[in-house]
Amino acid sequence: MSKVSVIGAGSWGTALSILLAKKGLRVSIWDRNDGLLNDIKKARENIKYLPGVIIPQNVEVYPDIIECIKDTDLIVLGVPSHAIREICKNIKGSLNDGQKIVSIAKGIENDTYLRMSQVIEEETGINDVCVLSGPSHAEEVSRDIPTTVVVSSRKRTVAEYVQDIFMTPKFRVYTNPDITGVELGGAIKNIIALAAGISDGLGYGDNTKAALMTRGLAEMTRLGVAMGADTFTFSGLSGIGDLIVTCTSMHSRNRRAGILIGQGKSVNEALTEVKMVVEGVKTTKAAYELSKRYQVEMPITEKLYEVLFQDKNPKYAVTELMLREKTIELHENEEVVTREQKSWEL
Ligand SMILES: NC(=O)C1=CN([C@@H]2O[C@H](COP(=O)(O)OP(=O)(O)OC[C@H]3O[C@@H](n4cnc5c(N)ncnc54)[C@H](O)[C@@H]3O)[C@@H](O)[C@H]2O)C=CC1
Ligand SMILES: O=C(CO)COP(=O)(O)O
Repeated sequence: MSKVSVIGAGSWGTALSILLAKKGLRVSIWDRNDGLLNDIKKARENIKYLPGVIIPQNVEVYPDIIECIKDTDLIVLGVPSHAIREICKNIKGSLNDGQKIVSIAKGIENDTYLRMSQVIEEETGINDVCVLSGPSHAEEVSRDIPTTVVVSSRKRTVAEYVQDIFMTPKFRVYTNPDITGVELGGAIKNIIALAAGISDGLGYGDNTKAALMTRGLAEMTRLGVAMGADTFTFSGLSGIGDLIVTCTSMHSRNRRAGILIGQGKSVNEALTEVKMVVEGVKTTKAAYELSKRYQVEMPITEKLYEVLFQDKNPKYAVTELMLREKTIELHENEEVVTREQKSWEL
């Protein structure tokens, strides 16, 4: 039976520890916050991040990260994306031969623009890192609500190994070889979720949100394809699937932060109030800069960047989006444009 270590006892790391422990796997968990570990050990509950959910006895807490990963088959990296590199630096000298790593963080490293699997590979030298992504709020997974996700790795055997480890009757895991698309979908949907939250906070309606989600998906796909991803991945669980859940769920930290900003709070006030990690803020900066580098049109991302980093009034940002130059719907796809030109009745 595999032994798994989970690095980061936030909401997602804890929820997946519970899932694996319920399957009968031995799970070791580490966090930099000793208070969290004490609560898990003594109260069998993560009171800060996942209150009300019992944590099985076979989740063992380790205040020492090296002891936590020792003799485990799989390491799950569940810290926010800005912390992944530092964690890898700490553990790289203590990895066992054949030990696998799966990243569950959804972000793009600011400054380097690397995806999380690339950061992990760069730091540890492991070349078959796996990622797990998809519509999966910790609050629901930890309560056995049916959920589907996707795992990806450069190596099919590794993706299938991780698929088997996580699969349960309530947690269905698919594989997808397009690691670039899986990671970019998971990261960029947080930008659109922030925008959808702002729209809700401004008091706009379902029409506005549907527009943001649809045009947001076009932006995700455009940047993803420019960076080497497969278009079809964005119609899958780690693309539109995660976009739907994050833009509509009250569990979403990104959407909740957006609602507060739309209601008039500053970005810092919103982040403080949400308390948990809101990855979309840093990802907006990275994606905005990437859109310039790849010369990809990302108007929603651009307006959100101005709201978050240049103090633009969110209402003006929406007006500016609505007043953009008129165009045809699928203008980015040359094949579709040619087909459409031929199908108009003259
Ligand atoms: N919460 C969810 O439902 C889901 C979250 N994710 C992703 O999982 C990642 C973690 O998110 P959550 O668990 O929600 O975060 P969280 O805010 O619930 O917890 C973050 C955890 O990371 C630790 N941490 C923060 N900064 C750190 C640092 N510099 N070094 C070491 N540890 C640090 C904190 O002590 C805390 O335990 C994010 O990338 C998020 O997008 C993905 C899918 C679902
Ligand atoms: O990625 C997630 C669900 O799939 C979590 O999204 P939030 O960080 O917005 O809560």
